[in-house]
Amino acid sequence: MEHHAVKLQGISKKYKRYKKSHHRLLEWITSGKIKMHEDFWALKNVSLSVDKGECIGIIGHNGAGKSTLLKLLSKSLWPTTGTVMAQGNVVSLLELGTGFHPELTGIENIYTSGKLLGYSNEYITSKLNGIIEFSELSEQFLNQSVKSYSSGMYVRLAFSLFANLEPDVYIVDEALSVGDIFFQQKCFDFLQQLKSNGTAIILVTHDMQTVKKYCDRVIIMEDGCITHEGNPLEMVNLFYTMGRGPLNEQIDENNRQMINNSLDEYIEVPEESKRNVLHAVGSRRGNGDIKIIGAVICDVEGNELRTAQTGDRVFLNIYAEVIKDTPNLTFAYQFSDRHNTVVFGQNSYMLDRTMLSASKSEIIKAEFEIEMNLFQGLYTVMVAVTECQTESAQLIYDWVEGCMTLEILRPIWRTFHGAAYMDSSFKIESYKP
Ligand SMILES: Nc1ncnc2c1ncn2[C@@H]1O[C@H](COP(=O)(O)OP(=O)(O)OP(=O)(O)O)[C@@H](O)[C@H]1O
Repeated sequence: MEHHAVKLQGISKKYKRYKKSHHRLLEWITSGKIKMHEDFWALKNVSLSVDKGECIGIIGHNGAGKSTLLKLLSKSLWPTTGTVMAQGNVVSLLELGTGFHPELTGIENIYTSGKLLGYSNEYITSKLNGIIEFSELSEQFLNQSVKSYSSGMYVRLAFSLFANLEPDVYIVDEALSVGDIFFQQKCFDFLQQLKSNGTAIILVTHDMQTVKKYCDRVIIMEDGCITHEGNPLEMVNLFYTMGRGPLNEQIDENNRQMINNSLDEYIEVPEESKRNVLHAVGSRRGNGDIKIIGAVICDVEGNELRTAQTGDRVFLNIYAEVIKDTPNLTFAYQFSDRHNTVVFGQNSYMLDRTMLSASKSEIIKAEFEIEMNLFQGLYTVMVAVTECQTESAQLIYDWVEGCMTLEILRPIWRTFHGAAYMDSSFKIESYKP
């Protein structure tokens, strides 16, 4: 347990499900002699550990068991079987709303909630200024009963309180998505700070950008079980492709395209594209059924580009060698910014809903034409060949991260703020009576 902040071992949780609400009463009156419920296992033998200073993301479709897992972690539910161990204070934004008393003021709630979490009056007083400052709530509101608060104000108070109490384990769920984006950003910055001080963070959200940006590790839950676990980018990509049913059911045979290998001309793989793949600085993975042998960004004449301007059209060419007959494949790319946040990603299936097939020893050239509507800055490029709608990591044929950089220069034709250029126009009208 030393370096683990949280450890769950063989956790299962059984709920009783009643078809009609009065069935519960009937069962109770007969002291359970008449069984009116069905057992439902919301969690099935789940084991998980979270290290100190680690941020773990939990993703899954509705009803997968995420909230149940969090409730067990925060001890607002008990497991049917298995053990939950946590080191130090565990606080949870899940309790948001249930923790506060509507008739009490913001300040009074800070004290009562803090005490419920096991902190002394003196400790809470020492943290009070920090809590108030972080919440940005005015004195007037802090002295009003919280029943007059909007949901955003509730979150402000709850987050500020919980964060300033310096918990050892911090559970954050969708509650944080309420309220304004600036406060959310401030909360996430604060979470980073907590994390670097050794707080373990467990984040449950449907927001995949948040997961990719803040989590060190991600687990996917399905039907009460942890089905996948791994690095955020991989898990999010995998999750996007899940829940669509088995691959075979989705394939529309009319949309299957055999990659045209009747070219007379030999496909020449440019030296610079080979060099980019060979010297890629990021990780590389895949089962090797298809091997990326070259990747290059170039202009319309085929000259390699290292810089471009916002709005330029560039060509991203990926060259691959088919090692084994492959019936379903897509080519993909992603641009990531300095923070390693994916700013844009696309694959050939998303573009034209066509399944590609390739046969052994083919050399393929896949070409994406891209309008580079990104803000100035340096971007890294990942290229990949995966099975269409990849269901698991093994179905990545080849995945090469950091094989190129593209610097977007300050646009001379138009200026803007933010990460991407969105075509917009402006109109103004006025009326003077
Ligand atoms: N008190 C309860 N009694 C009976 N079944 C319950 C109870 N609470 C949850 N469940 C069931 O357990 C399953 C898991 O629910 P849970 O709320 O943990 O899922 P979730 O992954 O958090 O979903 P969501 O993303 O929609 O919040 C669901 O099928 C849900 O209907």
